[in-house]
Amino acid sequence: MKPGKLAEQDRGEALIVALDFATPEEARRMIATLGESVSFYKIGMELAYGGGLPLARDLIDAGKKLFLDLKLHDIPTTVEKACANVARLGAAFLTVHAYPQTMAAAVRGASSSGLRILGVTVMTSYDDDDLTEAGYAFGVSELVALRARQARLAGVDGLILSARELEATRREVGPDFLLVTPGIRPEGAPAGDQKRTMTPREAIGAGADYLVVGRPITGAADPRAAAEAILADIAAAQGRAIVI
Ligand SMILES: O=c1ccn([C@@H]2O[C@H](COP(=O)(O)O)[C@@H](O)[C@H]2O)c(=O)[nH]1
Repeated sequence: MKPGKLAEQDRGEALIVALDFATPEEARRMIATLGESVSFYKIGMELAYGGGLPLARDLIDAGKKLFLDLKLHDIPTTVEKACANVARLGAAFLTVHAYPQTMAAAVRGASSSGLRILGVTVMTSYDDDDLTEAGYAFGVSELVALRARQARLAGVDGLILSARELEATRREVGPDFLLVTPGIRPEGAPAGDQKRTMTPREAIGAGADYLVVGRPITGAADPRAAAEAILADIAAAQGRAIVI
């Protein structure tokens, strides 16, 4: 059974920390450093291919929520079976690329499990010129809008998009769809390879359900303080007192 979008529950978990590390040992050190301040983690390709998938089970057993950012895209049968296997790991979220066949297959694979499928619309490292170079006839906002419509039809649970497309996308998909935004940069933080960025406060204000943050926390001199500052920004944008 998939949990509903419980605003009260989700608020305290709106920060998802990206564990982009080469080895599980480095990731475990970061989790220990962040301690109780962070309750939701993301394992992406770097850590998964570096032997980090067993960490998924450990995090879930420790009471943390887990997002597997594997960005699946393959023929429908393969995607469906891969999603069924991921569902057995107990992760909360899994990404697939937001192509209609892929999303529909993922929904079938995750059915009758609590795994929520998120479609990746347009990578936050892309701008309009990058899409033109890659052969697309659409700019970012048009392609995100198209994929949002297709995601609704396919029956996925939500989308990965940049915070800049949140307001238009929310109008398209309605209040219950999960909108999850990477490309988050606190004021003054280097953008790195991200091209479509927003601050935590702006992103929550624009309607994000979850913020994915990696380097601004994991690369900070004091990662726990960086995470707590972002949690405070989220709480301020949601108009509630912070409890850490
Ligand atoms: O469009 C996307 C989809 C996924 N990501 C992932 O989010 C984090 C962002 O990390 P930062 O260090 O905060 O830039 C990373 O794991 C990406 O793989 C994304 O950035 N954009």
